[in-house]
Amino acid sequence: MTSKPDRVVLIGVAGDSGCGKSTFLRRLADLFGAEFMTVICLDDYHSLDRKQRKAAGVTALNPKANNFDLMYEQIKALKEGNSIDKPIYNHETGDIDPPERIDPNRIVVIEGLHPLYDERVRGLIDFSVYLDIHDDVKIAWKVQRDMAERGHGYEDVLASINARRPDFEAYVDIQKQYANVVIQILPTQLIPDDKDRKILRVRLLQREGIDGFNPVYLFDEGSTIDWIPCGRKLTCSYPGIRLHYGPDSYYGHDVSVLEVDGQFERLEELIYVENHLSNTATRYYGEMTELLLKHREYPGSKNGSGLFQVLVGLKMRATYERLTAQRPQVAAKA
Ligand SMILES: Nc1ncnc2c1ncn2[C@@H]1O[C@H](COP(=O)(O)OP(=O)(O)OP(=O)(O)O)[C@@H](O)[C@H]1O
Ligand SMILES: O=C(CO)[C@H](O)[C@H](O)COP(=O)(O)O
Repeated sequence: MTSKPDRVVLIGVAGDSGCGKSTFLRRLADLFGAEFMTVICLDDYHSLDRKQRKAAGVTALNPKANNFDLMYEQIKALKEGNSIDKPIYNHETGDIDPPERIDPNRIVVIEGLHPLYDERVRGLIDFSVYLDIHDDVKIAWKVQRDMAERGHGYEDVLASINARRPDFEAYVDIQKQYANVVIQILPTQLIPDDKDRKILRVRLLQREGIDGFNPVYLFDEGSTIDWIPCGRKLTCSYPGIRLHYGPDSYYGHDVSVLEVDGQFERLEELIYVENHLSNTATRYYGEMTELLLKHREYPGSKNGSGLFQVLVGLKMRATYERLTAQRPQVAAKA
């Protein structure tokens, strides 16, 4: 970061560990430019190290193991344009390491288990997303990653998810009611009793009535629409693709829901879907498809999760531009 920004825009990305936050952040860096975006992992505000948590019998998800006062003070300071000395939680050793200096940046992203838990921190956030992964999908992803990369067995992965569940439900899951948008990742409804979890049903819940945020819609704003786009312009293989759009209620709030069940065969053809979406906050025709094509190797690129991560990123960019009113400063890199 070279000079102090006039306005720090604060973005919250909430979700359990292994829910796709890193993938989402990589997509955001494309939109903002890595140098203009500083990511703070909220694990750094664990107040108890691994040994202390074990001794106290609490998990890292429990507020008792986190310093929300310090989190609030430091995030507020960054938002006001001041540097902070942020603690570091070391995942390799389980210790809390000496702090590091963090300077404010144009975009500060706070990501982790609790960005929306503390009312004071929540009040500082300009735009937030909660990544909500169905348990069956979470297990499938974690098994795939932890068995392949970390040498864990299936039973260990399952046991660790089960052990976290009570605190996850009490302290993490409850935050989704506060998010501007929620990306839900669910088992497909296109294959009866699917056990593979390779084909996913992904829903984007977009809160209505937020200043400056206009939900993305399909064909006709406010209508309820079911669309099977497979045919001449979109190649589909088994079990096909189904899109849905319509109004709903979520934790007592009005939301617009956009849903994709199934997998895209040829990413280039997404331009056909983009053509029928409105309020995408793209700068030019085809930008959404282009952003997806740029990283076709990212997990989820071929299903609704990649598509909705890109759409949420575009909405975050629009929020940045609205709040700073300096549109040309953040340019999507070609
Ligand atoms: N959209 C997706 N579709 C399929 N698999 C996915 C998707 N997103 C994430 N995954 C799987 O989940 C794993 C974890 O993703 P990622 O590293 O982005 O999550 P994370 O929330 O940052 O995790 P952690 O907090 O543990 O670092 C990936 O390696 C991949 O296997
Ligand atoms: O949920 C987590 C991160 O999102 C971790 O479980 C938490 O931060 C504790 O880390 P570790 O297991 O390395 O001690």
